[in-house]
Amino acid sequence: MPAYDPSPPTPPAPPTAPATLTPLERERAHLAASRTALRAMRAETEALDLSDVAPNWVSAQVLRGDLAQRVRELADLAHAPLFFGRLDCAVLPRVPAPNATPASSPNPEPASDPTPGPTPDEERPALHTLYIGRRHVHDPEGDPMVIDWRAPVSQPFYQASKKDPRGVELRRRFGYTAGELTAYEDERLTDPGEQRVSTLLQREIERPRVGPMRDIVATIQPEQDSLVRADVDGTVCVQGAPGTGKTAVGLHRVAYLLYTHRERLARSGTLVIGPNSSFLRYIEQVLPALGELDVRQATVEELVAHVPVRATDSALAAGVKGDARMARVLRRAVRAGVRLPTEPCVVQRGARRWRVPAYELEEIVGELLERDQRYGAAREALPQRIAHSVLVRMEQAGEAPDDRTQDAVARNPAVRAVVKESWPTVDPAKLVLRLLSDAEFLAEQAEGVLTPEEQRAVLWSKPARGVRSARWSAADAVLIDEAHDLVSRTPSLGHVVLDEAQDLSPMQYRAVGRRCSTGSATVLGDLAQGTTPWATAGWREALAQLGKPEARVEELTQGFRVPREVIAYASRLLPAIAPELTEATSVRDSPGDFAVRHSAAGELSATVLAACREALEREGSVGLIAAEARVPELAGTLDAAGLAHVAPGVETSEETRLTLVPATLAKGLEYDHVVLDEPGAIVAGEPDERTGLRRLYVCLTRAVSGLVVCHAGPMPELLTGVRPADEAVGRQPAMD
Ligand SMILES: Nc1ncnc2c1ncn2[C@@H]1O[C@H](COP(=O)(O)OP(=O)(O)OP(=O)(O)O)[C@@H](O)[C@H]1O
Repeated sequence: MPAYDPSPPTPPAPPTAPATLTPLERERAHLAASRTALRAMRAETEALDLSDVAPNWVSAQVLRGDLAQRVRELADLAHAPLFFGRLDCAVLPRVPAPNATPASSPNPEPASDPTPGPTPDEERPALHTLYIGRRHVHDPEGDPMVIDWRAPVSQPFYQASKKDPRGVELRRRFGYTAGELTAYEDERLTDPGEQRVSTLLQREIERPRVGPMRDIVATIQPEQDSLVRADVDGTVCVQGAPGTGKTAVGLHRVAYLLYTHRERLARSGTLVIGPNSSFLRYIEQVLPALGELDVRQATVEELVAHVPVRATDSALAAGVKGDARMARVLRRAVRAGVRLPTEPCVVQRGARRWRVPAYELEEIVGELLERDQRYGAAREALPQRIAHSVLVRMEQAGEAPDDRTQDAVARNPAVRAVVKESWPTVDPAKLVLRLLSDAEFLAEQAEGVLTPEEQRAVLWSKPARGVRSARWSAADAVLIDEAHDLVSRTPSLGHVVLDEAQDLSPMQYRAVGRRCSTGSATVLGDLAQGTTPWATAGWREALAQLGKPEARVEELTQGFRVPREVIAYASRLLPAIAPELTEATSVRDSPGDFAVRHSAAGELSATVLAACREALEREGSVGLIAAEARVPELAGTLDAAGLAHVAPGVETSEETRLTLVPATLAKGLEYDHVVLDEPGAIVAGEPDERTGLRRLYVCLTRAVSGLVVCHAGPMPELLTGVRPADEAVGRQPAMD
């Protein structure tokens, strides 16, 4: 039995597989048959007649929408093979089912004939054969031909090992070339002697990267799988070095949760939060490739876009505005307009007048103030509470008022006047505008919370005239969001994935936290990559701000992106930027090409240009990363040399494989070959050295195959050291 069959593609076999076929041909036959079955499933869905099913026009429209969605989900994507793995099990793997009904049968009964796929040992036909793929496919009788990777029964594909085979005798991985099934590789879990590193897995990890991020569904690793399948009710925080698959894990987790808790999450919604729109464009195709078309993606700025952002804060002002203490200031400010009534409320009903004395009104308002209730909800409760007092008096006088009387009293002009006076409406944006413009008001609300210096830092030098004309900053928008939530509760989604979380301010964590207050979150980040002045120092505190103090924190340390030599070089910065973190290991076989090139002052751009040209001679994407201030000059150099380039977030093509990336946008992205321009300028582009070195760490860890660092100025001290800075330090300085 061949373990690896790299034979060239042959035309797909017919759906039924004669016994004379080779194992690879049989697998191709199963692929062809599965495709036919998928087409039939799609045709069946398209042919459904809804005219008699829906009771009215609206329901028919909804059903039609659902069906159109289902048809889209059943598309056979040319670039995504229908299945990528196979399990042969003596007994079907029993995995405790999560507490919801999956979208499709998780534990299929074995087909009466255990083929269509071949069994590895023909004399042992009793094995159950499961093909694992991106979606469930069944034959016309309803028997599964491909099992969704998210079904519990598929889990052993990711988790079974020789130590713990989980009933699996054989795991087979398939290799595809240009959409054709061209190879497979077997792992016998019951054979303790067999030791093999998966070539297909390695090939997938090493493959050149072009275009947007792809899914990793065929090669999810056991520690990643445990995170992907973690229970929906718990929040998970993943600390991971660059390239350890945090983003990949987060996206696959959404797909898994949607499959396992489809109804619940379809109702409540899911959201992926990323650092900027170019990052979101980079990852936007992963979930649709996994069949999930309805997951919203946004930046934190988009979530809190109550006002247009037109200004940038100083680091000091942004730091204070992002501090969790601002929540206390706002809470006070929202309630600052509440006045204890000093006059009685007299309600006229027919010939009678009912009087609620001032001390009783005061008690009601005082009680509402003490309650942990939204300001708006308390404002709605106030007239009802006053009406209740009136009703008690009516009953004492022998009347028999009902709920309708209470509602009518609550709407009485005298009651409304008390509410207006004692509990005025609050407009969140106007409130924040007043806080930032009116020194006296701010001083009252921030007394004992912010120092006078901090108050001065947040006050606008020129008070704004109105909400529309104010020059709001990103941090101001978060304050307005907090004020909104103090007035009326922000609706919670079912699950939120928060990527690059380390850069959020405490107030931003709170903004995200209220969007999953009754749901759960997956928090992904790397403390060493925090580049904001308020970057997260520790996960416990951040999770508390998010409202999930009980979340479990896990660490990923196996790097899938960055070659060994490159990650070792970048990790030299760790003692200065995050001494508590462990260095990542690289699972990549290839050591990577790595070089540091020194050039004379005035010749740096020419050196960079040469490095870009060399990189473009190779396969895959090329990223030229530089400090913001250097980008215009480099763009000019590339243009003058006729080297086509795009900005991050713009899709590359065969003709344009070069992206010119400002260092501030490099986070989360990756390129096959990275040319890094002047590290010293990248460090100097940030307000302080630690942030600068962290920014540099992010930039140094974007490379998949090769990194060339070009500099004319001095290198950061931690990166000099043993070897001369202008020496090629790669094992194979092939780009030099
Ligand atoms: N199990 C895996 N199999 C194959 N490739 C993987 C696997 N896990 C991660 N990768 C790949 O490694 C690269 C890095 O993954 P990802 O971007 O998710 O890492 P990250 O931890 O979010 O990195 P960063 O900290 O830089 O944002 C991606 O190309 C991803 O597809």
